Parts: sequence; C-alpha cells; structure tokens
Amino acid sequence: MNQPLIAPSLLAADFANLQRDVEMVNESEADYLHIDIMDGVFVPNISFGFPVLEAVRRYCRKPLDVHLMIVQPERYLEAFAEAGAAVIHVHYEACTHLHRTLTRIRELGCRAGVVLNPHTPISGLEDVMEVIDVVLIMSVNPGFGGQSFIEHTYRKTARLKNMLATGGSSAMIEIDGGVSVDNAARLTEAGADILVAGSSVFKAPDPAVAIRELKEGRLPLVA
Ligand SMILES: O=C(CO)[C@H](O)[C@H](O)COP(=O)(O)O
Ligand SMILES: [Fe+2]
Repeated sequence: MNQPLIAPSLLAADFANLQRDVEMVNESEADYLHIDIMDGVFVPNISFGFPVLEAVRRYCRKPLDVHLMIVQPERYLEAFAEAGAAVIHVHYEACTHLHRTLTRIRELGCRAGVVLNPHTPISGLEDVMEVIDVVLIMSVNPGFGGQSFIEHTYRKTARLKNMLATGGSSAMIEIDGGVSVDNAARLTEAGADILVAGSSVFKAPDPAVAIRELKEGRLPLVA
C-alpha cells in the first residue's frame, strides 16, 4: 500500500499563532497545506479570505491546496491563482459550468480539483473526467472542522477509484473531514491518495508526529 500524501488543514490551526503553525507544517512531512475558504453562503460559516491567505503564503514552503466553499467560484479563480494556490478545488454543487471552470483553473497554471459533498454521487463526474486532476470527497458536511467522519466514504472512495481506472483517468483522490489515525489506513486501502486533516493534526500533542502517523497509517492503540 502506498503512503498517502498529507494536507494539514489550516482551519484547525491557532489563528493567534499562524506563523508558528505554518512553520510546523514546513518542518513536517506534510505534502500540502490545505486552505478552507468559506463564504457564509455556500456553507453556514465564514473562515478567512485573501489577506490571511497572502500572509500564510509568505511563510509557507508547502504547496497550497485551496478548498473553495463559495458560490460562483469561477469569479475568483484568477485571484486565488494569483494568491499562490497550487491546487484549486471547486464544489460540484456550486458550479453551473463545471467543465469550463476546471479548464480555466488549468489554464491559470493550477491543478483542477472538484469536490463532492457527502450526498453528491460520483456519476456526475463521468463527462468531465478529462479535465480533473483531483477529486476531493467530503467525508463530513462542509462548513466546520472537528466533525465526525461519515462511514460511507470508504465505499465511495473505492467506487470512485474503480470509475477513474475504468475511464483511464489518472486523477488523484483526496478525502476531507474527520480524518485521523482511526481511518487513515483504511482510506488509503480504499484508494485515497491525499488525506486532509485539521483537528487530528493541530489538536494533537505533537502535530508533526500526528502527520507522520497519518502517513504511515499507524493503527490506533487499542486500550
Ligand atoms: O473542509 C473542511 C470543512 O468543511 C475542512 O478541511 C475539514 O473539516 C478539516 O477539518 P477536520 O479534520 O477537523 O474535520
Ligand atoms: Fe477542506
């Protein structure tokens, strides 16, 4: 089994110590820094916007994996590319012209990610596969960190892996929400390539160790 790439989610960082937490990510075995942008319309929460993203970018040496939980994300693609996003994820549910939006993300020099809410079937991606670099499966309902992992994600991941292989797509599979050492190994086994982890990293006694354990798929100790 390949080791997954790990994307700690800034949403769970200490916002009064952002530079310290970004430095921790720099020094760790993390592969990306995941950035959650919430607009209070697409999701019932507001996170942060460009000033914070630009400040983080100044210190962060990992590629930025930007998750847009906003309506009409096509209006802001240039701005997020300019702000340093390596990957831009747009929600399937927020895009009227998904093919056009994903194509535009690639034209801007970023990797194109599409996000599926827990209720959204994978079948809607069949006709846009050729313009997708990453499919991000939400394993919680988007809008908040620290929620419980939804169990159907294992089956959904395995089905998506199969659909991508059948369609000849090399898109990666990313999982976001409630990821911890309790489910990391099983998600990787099901076909996940990238794991986003907020609370299980930043609330851990040693976040860098938590990142390593997610990567290694260490099974939780049974009490
Ligand atoms: O997109 C998100 C929420 O909408 C976050 O990336 C996700 O919730 C990560 O936080 P945690 O690991 O604490 O669940
Ligand atoms: Fe996210």
